[in-house]
Amino acid sequence: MELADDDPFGVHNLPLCAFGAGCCSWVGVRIGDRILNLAGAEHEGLVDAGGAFDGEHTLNRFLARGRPTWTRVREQLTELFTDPKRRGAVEPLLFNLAGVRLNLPFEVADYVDFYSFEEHATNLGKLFRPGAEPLLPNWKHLPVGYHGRAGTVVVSGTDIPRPWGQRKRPDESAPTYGPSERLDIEAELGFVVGVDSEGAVSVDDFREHVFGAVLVNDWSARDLQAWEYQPLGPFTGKSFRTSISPWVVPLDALDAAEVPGRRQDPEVLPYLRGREHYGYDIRLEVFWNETLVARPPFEGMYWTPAQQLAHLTVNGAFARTGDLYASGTISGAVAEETGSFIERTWNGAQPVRLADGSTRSFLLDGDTVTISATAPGVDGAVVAFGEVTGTVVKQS
Ligand SMILES: O=C(O)/C=C/C(=O)CC(=O)CC(=O)O
Ligand SMILES: [Ca+2]
Ligand SMILES: [Mg+2]
Repeated sequence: MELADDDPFGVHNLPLCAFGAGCCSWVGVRIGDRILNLAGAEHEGLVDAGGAFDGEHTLNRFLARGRPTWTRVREQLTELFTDPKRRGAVEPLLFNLAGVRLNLPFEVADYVDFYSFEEHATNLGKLFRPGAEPLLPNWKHLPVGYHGRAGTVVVSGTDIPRPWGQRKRPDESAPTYGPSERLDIEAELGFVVGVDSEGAVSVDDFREHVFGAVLVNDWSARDLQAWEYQPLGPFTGKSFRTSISPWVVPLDALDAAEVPGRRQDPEVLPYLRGREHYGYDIRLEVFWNETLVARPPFEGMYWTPAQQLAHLTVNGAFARTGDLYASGTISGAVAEETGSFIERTWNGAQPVRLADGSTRSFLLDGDTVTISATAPGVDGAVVAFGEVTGTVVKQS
């Protein structure tokens, strides 16, 4: 197994996935450009997950096992991939990435989407509610969010049919029905719950419940959204599809990426406080038909993932294995750091120029959007998240 020292999918990363070849599918772990079949590895006695991989097509059973199992398996894999004497045992269980299908890595239980980047919330406030105070009075007291549609979360590479629905153009007095004319993206990170809870999860218990993170593209039809969203929030404008990356990067791979959380003023209520307050230095890149159009910085997140989980369960709601909660659109202070095209082009007023010379405000049929991300790993290594990609197709 050849692996360059600076491979962003080296032993410091070890993202998990679900994959298939021919009629079969398994769960696996990525190492370099290959995937180790985890059920096979457990059969051969190379790892011990207590049978959580056996016959499984998604990661859910393993995710439910919790931190002691996650840690043990990670240690066993690290040993396995670094010991040259065990190469002979590992090789037969490896698949080349190029020869497999990457499936949805886990069965999504509930899907929640937050709104936790101050720059994004301020920008959208200005664009959706011109003349009003962009940040509503609750925004700095709780992580605002909504429940999305778990059943339409799809894996990277899945085509995105342009949604149809009701929209009312500014110059029209009544709504019309038709294809969205303002199809957009939202570049986000999603956190994956492994261990369920009977009710409230404290900020300090975040790592006992959350296994890792995926990249998310929360496709958004701005015209449908603008007409339907008040007073109950996003609905058909966002529920048609949400794409996630095939790799679940363990929180354990992100230790070196931890950074102090943003200062929160006013002070938050006690249930949103923990012993520590940290975020992650993760840098995203957004490509529109292969042109790099933005680099959203995750570091600027106002509400941390631990606070988001505490808030989403504070009322006694259970957390369940497979719950996915997304960070909210990641946007920094300048246009080149925004994670949506409505911000990047300021509602179409400042179109972006792509490498082929064409310009864009919103997505056209045939356009492909790819979001990738990296984070610092231990000893100068880089942790890659891979990518989440999707192509907009005309709805037939
Ligand atoms: O402010 C609004 O009315 C709309 C906000 C969004 O569309 C953003 C959203 O879905 C949450 C996020 O990704 O930050
Ligand atoms: Ca969103
Ligand atoms: Mg969406």
